[in-house]
This record gives sequence, structure tokens and C-alpha cells, in this order.
Amino acid sequence: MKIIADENMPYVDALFGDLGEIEYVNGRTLSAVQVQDADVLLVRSVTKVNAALIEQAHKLKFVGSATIGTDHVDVDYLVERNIFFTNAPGCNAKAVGEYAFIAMLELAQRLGGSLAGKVVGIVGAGNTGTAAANCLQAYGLKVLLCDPIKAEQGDTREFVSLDTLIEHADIISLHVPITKQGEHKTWYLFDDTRLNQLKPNTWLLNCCRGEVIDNRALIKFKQQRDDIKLVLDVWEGEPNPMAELVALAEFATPHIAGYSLEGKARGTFILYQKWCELLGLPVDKSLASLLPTFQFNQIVSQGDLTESQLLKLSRLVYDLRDDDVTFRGCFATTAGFDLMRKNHTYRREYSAISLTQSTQTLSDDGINQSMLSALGFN
Ligand SMILES: NC(=O)c1ccc[n+]([C@@H]2O[C@H](COP(=O)([O-])OP(=O)(O)OC[C@H]3O[C@@H](n4cnc5c(N)ncnc54)[C@H](O)[C@@H]3O)[C@@H](O)[C@H]2O)c1
Ligand SMILES: O=C(O)[C@H](O)[C@H](O)COP(=O)(O)O
Repeated sequence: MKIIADENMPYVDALFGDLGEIEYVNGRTLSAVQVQDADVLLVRSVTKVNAALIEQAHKLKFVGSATIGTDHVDVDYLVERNIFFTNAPGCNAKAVGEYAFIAMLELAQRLGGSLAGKVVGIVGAGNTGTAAANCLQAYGLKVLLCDPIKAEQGDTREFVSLDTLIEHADIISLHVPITKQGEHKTWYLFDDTRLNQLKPNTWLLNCCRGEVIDNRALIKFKQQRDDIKLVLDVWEGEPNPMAELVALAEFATPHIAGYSLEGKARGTFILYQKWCELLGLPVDKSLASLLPTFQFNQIVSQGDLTESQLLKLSRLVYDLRDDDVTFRGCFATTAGFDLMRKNHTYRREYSAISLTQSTQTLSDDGINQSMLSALGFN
């Protein structure tokens, strides 16, 4: 059996190695000729899986994308061809949630203020939006959720309209899929008009898909509104973001919000589980065995933490400042954007750290052990 896998997908050897012959490919430049004799195709978000790529792949039975998003895959065409397709829902949700939370801590520190006390609006209350909301609520922040689809489906959480969210939120974090049609389409959800509704000093984070914000409108808007602060992980026209926009963002990264080691491992593992299920094979490998012990896995803290100490602790799992600096030095070419993603040293999630407090401080505003557990520390 021939398995074609993106060369930047970790743990493929460990999980698929005894199931067939694996050939690693560059996902961005993958061609129809390379996939024509594949039985299994394992991709990431950079590969467009459509008729042009797989029309001649007559043996293809399974396409797996180790991603949450599916906008790069022509799912209808796969159904028509009777090729099984799976993505990896939720695989990197925690990573994205922690990225958003850590970015807010970083931004608060950079601006000389505090994250505590802010109201945060989450647009899209699915896996990543909920993961971000969980961190924020664990930290005691008020969170407003906007997700008309979930609301219509009977989700019992409290939802607000996008207008209400924009009116009340100090920080807005975007967590929707990219959709081009329908009542709730998200393409340019934040266009010129929406951007002009933002209240003074709003922080806007985008960790979902670049085109959820009209990037040209954002450049024009931000050039006149220095009070608005931006954290951008995703860009219109990736892998070639607009240079003017990178310069205007407080923190800028190359679509790596989901790049935790745990998230990446879960992505490949979900594809492995689905493939075993499809073939009726036993799932005889475990996700836990793939992950190395984290360098700082045991930490003892003396007393409650302040917000700046929480940020220091967070920087052990992910130092956003490093990625921001590297990105600004390399984003200007396709090769630079992709190479930074390829060479990214996958960060860890909070759960990689076992944290104990040796003493409890009797203050009301400190960050205590139960808050840290709710944030995801072990
Ligand atoms: N930057 C990254 O590395 C990264 C990582 C993972 C996912 N993503 C992107 O983030 C997206 C969201 O991921 P997820 O796991 O949360 O997906 P999900 O499907 O679990 O949740 C998305 C939510 O958005 C809601 N939604 C759709 N249209 C909406 C609208 N117009 N207004 C408000 N809510 C709307 C849906 O109802 C759903 O609940 C993915 O589709 C992917 O494109 C990016
Ligand atoms: O949809 C997703 O899961 C993310 O966008 C994913 O993290 C993108 O990473 P890639 O597949 O390009 O490595």
C-alpha cells in the first residue's frame, strides 16, 4: 500500500510505518503525478485536494487532513469519487486557545496594563473558541460568545449578536471557519463597516483564517486608528501576507497558533485511528507514548502568582515574542513563510507542566492552584 504524506506532518512513521510504504512530499507543491498511484493521502492545510490533484489517482481510498479546517479540500468531489475523507476536528483546539490567551497576556504586558478585568468577545464558539473561552474564564474574565449557528442548534450557553459583542468587548478573538456562502458566511466578516464599529482601544486577534478580515480594509483602518491593537496569526493571501499589515500588527506569526506538539500529534493520531477503523484494524498505538516529557515538567511555585508571573510561566511553553521577531525577518517570501512553519519548534501545551504550589497566599486577586488547574496545568 502506498501512503503519500506531507513531509511536515510529525509522527507519520510511528503511526503509519507498519501499514504501508510511506513517501514524503512537499504539500504546497504536490502534483497529480506524485499522487497517481497512492492508496492513502495525508495532507495539511497547504495542499488543495481537488479534481486537478487526484483525478488520476484511481487507487485512492483515503484522504486524511491533520487539520481542523477543511477549506483546502473539495469534500463533495471526494464523496462523488467514494473516497473516504477525514479531517482532525479539535486536534489543535487547546493550542489555539492557549495561543490566544498567551497573546493577550503578552499584549497587556507590552502596553503596560493588565488583562484582568477585560471583557473578551469570542466569535465562533466551536472547539478553538471554546478552548480560548475556557482559559479566559479560568482566569476570571467575562467572556461573550457569538455563534448564531450554535445558538440555532440549541447549544445552551448564552450567546450575543456580533453587534452586541463588538459594542461590549475590550478584546475580540476570531474562531470561525472560512465560508463563502450562506446567511452566516465568514468571508470578510470583518469588513470596512465592521472594523469601523470597533470601540476605542479594542484588541483584535485572528487565529482562524486570514480572509475572515478584509486585510486591505484592515490596513486602511489601522493606519487611522493606532488605538486598535492587532494580533494576527493568519493572513489573506498566505503564504504572502501584506507587508503593510505585518508592520501594523503588535504580534504577527505565520499560521502557527495550532502548532503545539500535542496538537500536531493528535492530528496525525486521529487520521491513524480513522484509517484503522476503516480497515477494521486494531488501534495498537497510543498518543501518550508519542510525546516526550517536557523539559520543565515539574514546577513548584511559592504562593499565588501575579499576572506577570503567569506570563513568565506561560513563556516556558510558548514565547510568542520569539516567533514574532523571527516572522518579521522572514515573511516577505513564500519560502520564508513556509520555512518558518516547517522549522517551527513545536511548543507544548500547559498540560505538559505539573505545577504545585508549596504555599497558598491568602489574597483575593492572586492566581492560585485551582485557577492554574482550570487553565490546563497538571
Ligand atoms: N491558526 C491556526 O493554526 C488554526 C488552528 C486550528 C483551526 N484554525 C481555523 O479555525 C477555524 C475554527 O476552528 P474550530 O476548531 O473552532 O472549528 P469548529 O468547527 O469547532 O467551530 C467553529 C465555530 O464557528 C461557528 N461559526 C460559523 N460561522 C459563524 C459566524 N458567521 N459567526 C459566528 N460563529 C460562526 C460555528 O457554528 C462553529 O461553532 C477552523 O475552521 C480553521 O480554519 C486555525
Ligand atoms: O485548520 C487547522 O487545523 C490549522 O489551520 C492548522 O494548524 C494549519 O497547519 P498546517 O496544516 O498548515 O500545518
